[in-house]
Amino acid sequence: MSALLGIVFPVTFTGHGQLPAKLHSSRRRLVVKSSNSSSERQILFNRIAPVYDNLNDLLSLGQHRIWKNMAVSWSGARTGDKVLDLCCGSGDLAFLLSEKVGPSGKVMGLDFSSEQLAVAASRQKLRGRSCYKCIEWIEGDATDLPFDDCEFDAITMGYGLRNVVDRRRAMREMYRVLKPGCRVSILDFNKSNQSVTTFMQDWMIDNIVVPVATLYDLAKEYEYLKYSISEYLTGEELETLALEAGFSSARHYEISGGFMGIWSP
Ligand SMILES: C/C(=C\Cc1cc(O)c2ccccc2c1O)CCC[C@H](C)CCC[C@H](C)CCCC(C)C
Ligand SMILES: C[S@@+](CC[C@H](N)C(=O)[O-])C[C@H]1O[C@@H](n2cnc3c(N)ncnc32)[C@H](O)[C@@H]1O
Repeated sequence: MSALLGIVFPVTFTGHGQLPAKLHSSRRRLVVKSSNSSSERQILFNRIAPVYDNLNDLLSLGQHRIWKNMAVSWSGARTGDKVLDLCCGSGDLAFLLSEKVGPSGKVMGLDFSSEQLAVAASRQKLRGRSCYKCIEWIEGDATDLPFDDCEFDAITMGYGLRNVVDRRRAMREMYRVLKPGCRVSILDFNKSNQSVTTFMQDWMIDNIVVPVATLYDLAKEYEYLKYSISEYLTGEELETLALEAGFSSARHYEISGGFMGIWSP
């Protein structure tokens, strides 16, 4: 139900999974016409690319860098490894991975947003350490990876899986390209079973995140954040998803008061 000017309208969503794109008000009901496709998400992340890093720093009070460090440490990436950062965006985890594997290693950062990859490449140019030169940026889809079977010693995915439309296929692709006995480390928002946590998450997005994003004319893009968390999977469901994709085990842990989750198939 959606309240509008104090009047409650039943809101009807059409189609599978919705990215609220347009509100067509009629006399009695608001009908949200939208289709939440991969291409719409590609457009969304292209649009937010110029301010993405700065808003993450501002809105998480810099905490997201701690969470990303945890995810990369958890991946088990070591000197000389060949590793993959899926849905790499502007490259935060890829840069951290390159510090782990060093100049003798190799980091592949894959994303389907050309604008996010452009930011990643420009950040790379500004960094002098030799380890950063081992990063290669690839424009591609997490559900159809351009890599061989058993190619990687570790895989990370920061705030990516929740945004992938076909998560099952993405999990199967991760399983295919990962070497046996190696690890995937996935960081994202936690879809909590605790109503108070969900309330706090929603309140912060509604009352802090979206108002700040509105200053950059990105309200809709950050409203999607709340929707995407509501449509995400709980830790238990993510563990099941990994087992169904072929992984032998998976454990999900809540961090930062249950706002975020790190898990490893
Ligand atoms: C790095 C973070 C989010 C990345 C991110 C993921 C998405 O799926 C998006 C989709 C659409 C627009 C933007 C994003 C996006 O930025 C996490 C930190 C940044 C968040 C925007 C801040 C969220 C605040 C939390 C609800 C509460 C933080 C508590 C903390 C202890 C201060
Ligand atoms: C919230 S950003 C995360 C970026 C980065 N990993 C980080 O932690 O800041 C999500 C990224 O996933 C990418 N993405 C979403 N679906 C994808 C897909 N099917 N294939 C490749 N990239 C995808 C988006 O383009 C976006 O850059």
